Amino acid sequence: MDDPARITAYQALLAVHRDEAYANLILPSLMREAGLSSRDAAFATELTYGTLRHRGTLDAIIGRAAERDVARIDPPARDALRLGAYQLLHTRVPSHAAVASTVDLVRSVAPGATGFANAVLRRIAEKDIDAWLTVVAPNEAEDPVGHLAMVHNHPEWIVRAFRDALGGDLAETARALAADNDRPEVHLCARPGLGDAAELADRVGGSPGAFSPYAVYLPSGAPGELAEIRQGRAHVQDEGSQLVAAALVEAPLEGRDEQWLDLCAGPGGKAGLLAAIAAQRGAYLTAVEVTEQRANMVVNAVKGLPAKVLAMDGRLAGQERELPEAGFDRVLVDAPCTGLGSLRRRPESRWRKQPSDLPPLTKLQRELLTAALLAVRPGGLVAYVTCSPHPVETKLAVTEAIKRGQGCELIDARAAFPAGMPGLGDGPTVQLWPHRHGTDAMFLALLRRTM
Ligand SMILES: C[S@@+](CC[C@H](N)C(=O)[O-])C[C@H]1O[C@@H](n2cnc3c(N)ncnc32)[C@H](O)[C@@H]1O
Repeated sequence: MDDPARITAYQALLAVHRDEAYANLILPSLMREAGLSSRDAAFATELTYGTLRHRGTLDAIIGRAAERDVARIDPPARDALRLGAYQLLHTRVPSHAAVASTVDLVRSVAPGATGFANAVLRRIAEKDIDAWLTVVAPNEAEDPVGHLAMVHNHPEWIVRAFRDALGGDLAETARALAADNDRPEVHLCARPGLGDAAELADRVGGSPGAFSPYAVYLPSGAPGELAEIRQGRAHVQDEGSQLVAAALVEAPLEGRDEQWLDLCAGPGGKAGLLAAIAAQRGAYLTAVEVTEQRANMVVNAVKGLPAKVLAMDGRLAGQERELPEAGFDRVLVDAPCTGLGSLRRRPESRWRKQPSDLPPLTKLQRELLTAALLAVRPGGLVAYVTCSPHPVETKLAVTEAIKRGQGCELIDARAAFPAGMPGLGDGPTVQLWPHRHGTDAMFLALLRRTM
């Protein structure tokens, strides 16, 4: 089969579904191995990411057209069918080409299923996506969550989490889900002290971000190839991540402001930004990361800056000589979380995550926040951050800490964002959203230790 873009996309899908590979890691290496032209690489990327994002709906449509549950279709034929259905329903590839190329693919990877694939694809090609959605989506009035889940390609438990985070507003929930299906721009962070965002934007052909003073948007291209990144003048970081890290050090603080702590630092995006700001302000960053390999990445991210990295468990903060009780003025807890706020950047992840991921994470989040509140000095600030809007990981974690009587109070985090930034809600916590801000859905609570 002489169709390198489709074969590469198929191999990527198989690796994601069979080996639990990450598309953003496996696809570039498969494309390199196949020596794809830039045109074929763009097509393979569109096919892989699009098919992964739309998997829930594609599977429902394939199941209906095949008159059997997709779980009962052999994996090679199933992934080829997903690829074919995606082309038929979501791209401008002419139907006959989508069917013929997919049947060729099935012939080479699952020869026994060629006739079956041909019949299923022809049935799918009879309707467009809107017509199929009327067939497979539950009735909107009777089952609004099920309807949104099918129309916007998300598992129902994630739809419910977004709805709850948005105060039950289903119309806005629909916009939030739709934004997860758009291909996000790459965001760069200009390293403070080494030039500003406008200069960086000029050099890389991007545009300055809408909100973060460090952000640059890159519409396309491979950021790893940029000299600015290789030279440490910029790093790849979502604008929302920049904003919540900067909010910790923008918030007003009375008294000493020299010792900063990042309790969950790996791989080092926020630590790099904080340490660069620390260099300008005469402060010093201690960065903690439990995983040895990620701690090494943090070492790299803060090289040449006033910072040290400790490979240890952040839950020991406040109890260890190197992380003494009340030893820090500002503390970031960028807690391990479900990552529901960055689904747009990892197309396969929404189908891989499970509600059962939540309990161990929420336990760890609460333990890390407790440790942070011990390590910060009275009057000092803790920023509790997640890359998830799930209320159990966000507001509930914070209200529980306050209820536990840990001697802290919430301060209005909105004041620590750039003046005039819209869509920050009623406070005191802030939830960013892709559909409101073009950022990942980062959550920030700012807590002041009161005693
Ligand atoms: C959300 S990520 C942090 C991202 C990071 N702040 C950045 O901007 O690049 C959470 C990190 O916490 C680390 N982690 C998990 N449990 C931890 C613990 N008990 N103590 C310290 N770090 C922990 C994870 O390995 C992971 O690297």
